[in-house]
Amino acid sequence: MTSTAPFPAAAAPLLAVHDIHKRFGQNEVLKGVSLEARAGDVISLIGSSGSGKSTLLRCINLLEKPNAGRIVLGGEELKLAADRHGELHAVDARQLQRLRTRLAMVFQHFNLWAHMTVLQNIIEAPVHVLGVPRDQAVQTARKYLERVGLAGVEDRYPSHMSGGQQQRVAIARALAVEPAVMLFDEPTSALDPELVGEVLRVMRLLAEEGRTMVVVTHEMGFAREVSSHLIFLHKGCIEEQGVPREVLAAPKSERLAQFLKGNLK
Ligand SMILES: Nc1ncnc2c1ncn2[C@@H]1O[C@H](COP(=O)(O)OP(=O)(O)OP(=O)(O)O)[C@@H](O)[C@H]1O
Repeated sequence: MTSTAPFPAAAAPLLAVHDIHKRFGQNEVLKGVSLEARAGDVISLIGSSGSGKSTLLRCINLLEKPNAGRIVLGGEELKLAADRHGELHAVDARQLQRLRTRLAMVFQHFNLWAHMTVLQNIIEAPVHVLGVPRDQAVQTARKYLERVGLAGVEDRYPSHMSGGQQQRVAIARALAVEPAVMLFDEPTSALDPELVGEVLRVMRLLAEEGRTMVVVTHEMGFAREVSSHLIFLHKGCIEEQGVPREVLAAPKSERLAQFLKGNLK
């Protein structure tokens, strides 16, 4: 009997971002950037200051409104329409909210609510956005606090914790919405050097668990050792990309070579 099953296609991307353009006034910051993340991919975005890395990440979850482009998450395209300024905004508020909870973001400056305890910070979105029963949200919060090495801190306030601990709480908060893809915007840049390692260790653990992550980073060790794909942005364009060890060992682009030597402005 012959099988009618189609030849298995490569796994569809979990996140596909097509041809994103973004300008601030006359400053064209993104000039048509595309990326795809499949389940388990860890993509590191590197590049000089001002190359557009954070803006790209913020366009993916519409914290910044792109001027052009498409965003597809789990096969569902975000419905966008241009406003009178030529910026794309979400047409369907519920779809946008769904996208944002499936794309959890970890920020450089943690963005924890100072007036809430660690536990309240973590259960806020699951309870109030996703409608998860409080008991269940608390259980999930405890599970992820343990995962980031912070069991037992749930009643503390962020201001009483180190930057590394606060960032790990922020990661637990992102995990608590059970996102499809995690976006990290320079998660260690605001930390004292001695606190960077504890956050990178948690991120490595998440990568080993098979989580799908897009990470803006200046940590070249992380980019080389942990990520599965590296993208080098230069002045709003992808200048080079590929398997991190290969790209970093033998950059094809002279600009990437200069960047790696610390000479690219
Ligand atoms: N809200 C904004 N309004 C105006 N210009 C902005 C805004 N956000 C970013 N820019 C500009 O866009 C450019 C890209 O900024 P972006 O923060 O994306 O760069 P980056 O690659 O993440 O840099 P860094 O590594 O320093 O964080 C910069 O010239 C920046 O000044």
